[in-house]
Amino acid sequence: METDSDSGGSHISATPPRCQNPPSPPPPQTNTLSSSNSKVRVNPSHLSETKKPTKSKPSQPAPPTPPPPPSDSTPLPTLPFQIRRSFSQNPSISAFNSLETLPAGFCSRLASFTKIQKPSLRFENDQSLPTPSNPQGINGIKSDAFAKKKKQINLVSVDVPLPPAKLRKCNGEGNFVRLNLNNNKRKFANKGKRNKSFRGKLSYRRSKKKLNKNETESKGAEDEYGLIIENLEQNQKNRRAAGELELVEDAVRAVKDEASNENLGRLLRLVYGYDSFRDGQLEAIKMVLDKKSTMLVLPTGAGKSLCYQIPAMILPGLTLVVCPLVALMIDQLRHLPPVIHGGFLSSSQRPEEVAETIRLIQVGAIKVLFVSPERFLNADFLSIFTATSFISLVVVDEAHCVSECKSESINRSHNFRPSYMRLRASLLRARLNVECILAMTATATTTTLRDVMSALEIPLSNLIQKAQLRDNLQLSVSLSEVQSIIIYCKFQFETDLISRYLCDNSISVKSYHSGIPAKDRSRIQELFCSNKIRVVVATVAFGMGLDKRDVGAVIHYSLPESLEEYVQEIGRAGRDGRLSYCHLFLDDITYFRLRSLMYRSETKQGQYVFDIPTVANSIGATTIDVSNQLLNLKMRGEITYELKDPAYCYTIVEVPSDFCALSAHLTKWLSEVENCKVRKLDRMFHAAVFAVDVCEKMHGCNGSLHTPCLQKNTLDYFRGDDNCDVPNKIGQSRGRYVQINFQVVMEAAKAELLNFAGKDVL
Ligand SMILES: Nc1ncnc2c1ncn2[C@@H]1O[C@H](COP(=O)(O)OP(=O)(O)OP(=O)(O)O)[C@@H](O)[C@H]1O
Repeated sequence: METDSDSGGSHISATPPRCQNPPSPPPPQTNTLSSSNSKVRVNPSHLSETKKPTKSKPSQPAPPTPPPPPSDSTPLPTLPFQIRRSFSQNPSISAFNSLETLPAGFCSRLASFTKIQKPSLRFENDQSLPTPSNPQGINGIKSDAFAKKKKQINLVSVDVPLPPAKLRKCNGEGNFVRLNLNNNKRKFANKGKRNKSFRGKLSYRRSKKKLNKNETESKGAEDEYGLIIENLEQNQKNRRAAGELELVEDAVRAVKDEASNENLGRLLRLVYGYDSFRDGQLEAIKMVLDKKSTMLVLPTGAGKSLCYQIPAMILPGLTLVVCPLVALMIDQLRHLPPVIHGGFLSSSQRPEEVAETIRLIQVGAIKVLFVSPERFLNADFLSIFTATSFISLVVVDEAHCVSECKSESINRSHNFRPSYMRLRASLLRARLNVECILAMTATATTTTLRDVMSALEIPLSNLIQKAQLRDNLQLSVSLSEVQSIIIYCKFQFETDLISRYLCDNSISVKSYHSGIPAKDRSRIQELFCSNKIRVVVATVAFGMGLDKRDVGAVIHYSLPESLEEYVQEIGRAGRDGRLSYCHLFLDDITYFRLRSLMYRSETKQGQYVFDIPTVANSIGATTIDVSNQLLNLKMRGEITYELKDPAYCYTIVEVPSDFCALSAHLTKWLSEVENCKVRKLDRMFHAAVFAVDVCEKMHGCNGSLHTPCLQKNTLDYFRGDDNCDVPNKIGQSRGRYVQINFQVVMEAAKAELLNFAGKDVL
């Protein structure tokens, strides 16, 4: 629900709308069905703002005339609700972006590609690249770099075209350390200077200071002296960097010759500075280098990224990484080692940014490309890969989303992306000629794993699975009142409440939830990462992809909705390997509240969520008309809205003869989804209740410390058969209504409503 998806803040629905009665056949002009994913969230609050008297700004020029509805409003037939951008000024890229939606709060950001400045490893097979002998390259893309080529500092490859920009040495955050999505020039500028030639500049400044104090006749000499120091230091650094990169290039060559433990270990030390591989890493890397599709299940923070980064250095073509969130893509880009050039494609980029990224892919200047699963709906995206810019490896991050197992993917609502279900080995092979797929997840049940492996055609023997919980997390549960820092809450108002409380007690804290504008959220994350604030009080919206190594405690103020969510969230702690604390406050109230909310789900604090096709059907308009009207209102600043994931919206070309059966089938499916979510919540609750009430004497747990029993319960759950056997009744009753089956209550309530209101109302 509170996800920052590739569609620029498109929110993922928790529960698709339930159709209790078979709907009447749709009007012929709009014979469209949709799942919840075709929804729009509209926030009409701006409407009232725009109606305020204009006298407050009398001298301001009239606002620009709102553009007319896009004339190019013919959507792809499978996506009837999509709003397309107008690309008339740049027809060359319009096709590529035909699936781009306009997210709410869409803002232009600096291009990722502008920062691809460093040389990468030499990729000998990339004949498409321009070379000194063939400055045009196979693709005919001319590189100015070769025209005035001279030996560049840090330069490992002479085959990759480099923009004329000055090369900077990496400061440890990877190629994209300067990727500035918020146009925050100051931050990156300072960061770079401090980490690069800080000492040199300091000595220069010092000499300047002296200059002011002392006689002016020494000015020239001091000035020169400072500059000399700076140049010397810079030269030393450059020489060191060039030497290091040569070593890396050697190590890469050695692994290409023989992917032995020794050679891979050497590469690890050189590129990452780590002494040894962690459990599962070496095995996974070797499998991938052997071009064997692999399913990798390692705990959060165990180092899964490295398992595709190292192969990316070795394999000849591109490594395509499918990520569910833009934030995650950016985080992973930032953590790429400097020798690997990365890029990403997302709907939040400007058309020219997208076009430039594609150009860089085609000249082989990008080695690892991050994309959202929605990209695979776009035929133009699939067509950018050619014999020369080919894909060696597809990495599916958060691979549990690929599972068709509704319980798994839908329960983890922040990850649920119907588009993931398009990711099938058949598609990747047929359209992208992909030989090897690496699927990675931290949390997946046995059923889910089976599902994912079957969809991606990964043989069962190619499963690498380690314990899904790290043993440096101390798990505890108590019934204590809130006394200190609390991080994860279920509801937005709770985050505000608790952060106010902490703030009143002089703790540096910020709350974080999807109701906070995206820009402020990034800022809060930055402040947290740079230790400017100590506590973040957040909903599930926070933490995905967060790799702050020194998070020492994750505390759940509210019960997570599932063990998957619990494991993901506690996985933010202790990534530096130190003992860290994960405490859960168990309260029945949240549990019952969540449980009942799972049967209701569409309204959310001042925002309306609806299906475009449903609305269109009900007013007798086409989905395109409704979409265009929404766009118009948005352009006029009267509403803001967010489009949800566009997948799984379809047009009925032939009305099925048994329409009622179809409807009943869908209703059943949606009802299963609801039940599944409830079962997952029950399982989480059960684990916590067990810890509090039962385990103390049996499992060596002590007081509120319940690491052994929570670990056991969690691991049993993941190893079990997708928790389908979870009873609706909780064994350890802790609440007045815990024995009541909510579904029965719902049915009874509906029957009452029908009696009361008369059937014609519904
Ligand atoms: N062999 C290693 N030795 C020491 N640290 C490592 C090693 N491999 C990875 N790391 C570090 O562990 C941290 C977590 O790695 P990474 O982000 O790849 O984890 P992950 O498994 O992808 O986690 P998540 O599922 O939460 O995204 C990173 O800081 C990474 O640099």
